[in-house]
Amino acid sequence: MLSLKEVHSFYGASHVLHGVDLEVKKGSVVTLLGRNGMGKTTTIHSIIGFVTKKQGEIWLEGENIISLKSHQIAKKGIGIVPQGRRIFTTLTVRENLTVFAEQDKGNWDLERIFDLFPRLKEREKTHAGNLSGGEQSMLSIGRALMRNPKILLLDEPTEGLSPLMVGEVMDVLLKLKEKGMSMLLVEQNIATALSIADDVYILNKGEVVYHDHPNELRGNMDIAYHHLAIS
Ligand SMILES: Nc1ncnc2c1ncn2[C@@H]1O[C@H](COP(=O)(O)OP(=O)(O)OP(=O)(O)O)[C@@H](O)[C@H]1O
Repeated sequence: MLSLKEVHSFYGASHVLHGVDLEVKKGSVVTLLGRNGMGKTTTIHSIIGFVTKKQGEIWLEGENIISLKSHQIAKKGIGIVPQGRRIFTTLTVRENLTVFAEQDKGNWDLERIFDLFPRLKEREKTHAGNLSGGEQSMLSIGRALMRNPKILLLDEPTEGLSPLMVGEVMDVLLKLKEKGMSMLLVEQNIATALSIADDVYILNKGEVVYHDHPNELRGNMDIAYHHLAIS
């Protein structure tokens, strides 16, 4: 579905990604772990074209999209749930979901979104700025789905949420996985990442320093300790 080959990314003279290789197979969930500032968001932003100075190859369903502009990439079916949610706080839940929707393009519509997120249905007419953090995260995921993506890139959707809300958001992501959605999930929390991943990558200073099946990482937590500084 999506693969990065030897991707280097730069902010001006600052060389941030150093030859990242990463693959998301169709219908699989890949989690990208790493401490703050290691290049996770830069990886996502390189895929969607927000970072323009880059080298290497980024393949989406057989097409190298690395030279395309962000608006062209968006049309190729990559959905983004950005860090910090970036919902429109002055619009209602319904307006957030419908404002950029591409309902003619596929299966997702308001009814299906509200089936997946009954909380959003209950708060349909509420201004998004009045939602809880967990509800805002759900809204950000719902908004991305309304564009009927082939693959979802999620940048720390559970950041700052209570454990209860983390569980609710992860339940939704597991349901999406069951429906066959391909996902690249950036996470800081290793337990959350391992609960859904088919494949785990760890980034350190813009390089992939670990890639394996989550069970291997579970059985080798000193690697996690070394690269993620957890105890
Ligand atoms: N717009 C920018 N201009 C210059 N440097 C940047 C920019 N955005 C990020 N960086 C730098 O690039 C490096 C990687 O940052 P990035 O945001 O990708 O890390 P991250 O792993 O997503 O961290 P976090 O979890 O804190 O978001 C950091 O050193 C950061 O300071």
